[in-house]
Amino acid sequence: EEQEEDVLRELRLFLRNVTERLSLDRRFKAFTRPVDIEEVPDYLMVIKKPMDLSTLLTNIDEHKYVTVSEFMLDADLIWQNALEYNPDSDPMDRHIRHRACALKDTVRAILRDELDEDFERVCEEIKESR
Ligand SMILES: COC(=O)N1C[C@@H]2C[C@@H]3O[C@]2(Cc2nccnc23)C1
Repeated sequence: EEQEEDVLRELRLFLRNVTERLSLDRRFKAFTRPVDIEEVPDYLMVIKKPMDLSTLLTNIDEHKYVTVSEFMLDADLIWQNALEYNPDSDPMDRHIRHRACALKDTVRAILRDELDEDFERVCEEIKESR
């Protein structure tokens, strides 16, 4: 009903705000756009579910997420993929893994500080009812 659409509209506003703040953080520049397959031809042989911050925003606008948990599954792909594709001890791999871990910790800290657990519970109820 209308109240449910109000809740989902508020969810999208919250998720857009979080995603845009991450995109503005210079540490996360490598995560803002899809990895360029022309530059990295083997990327899709290693990473089965590519994800990036611009794709998160598109998904939000396409109403893909009804709960924060669904959003988190995709947001977690960004840093998980970076750890998987860049496992070596060379400085470049270590650099992007450090930023991937910073992304993981930053997303969790934002949600711990800014997401009301009652709000997420209402979103989960809407999801179960559909
Ligand atoms: C989230 O970003 C990444 O996982 N990567 C991995 C790729 C390997 C390395 O860095 C990336 C882009 C790139 N392009 C050209 C040459 N080498 C690289 C970014």
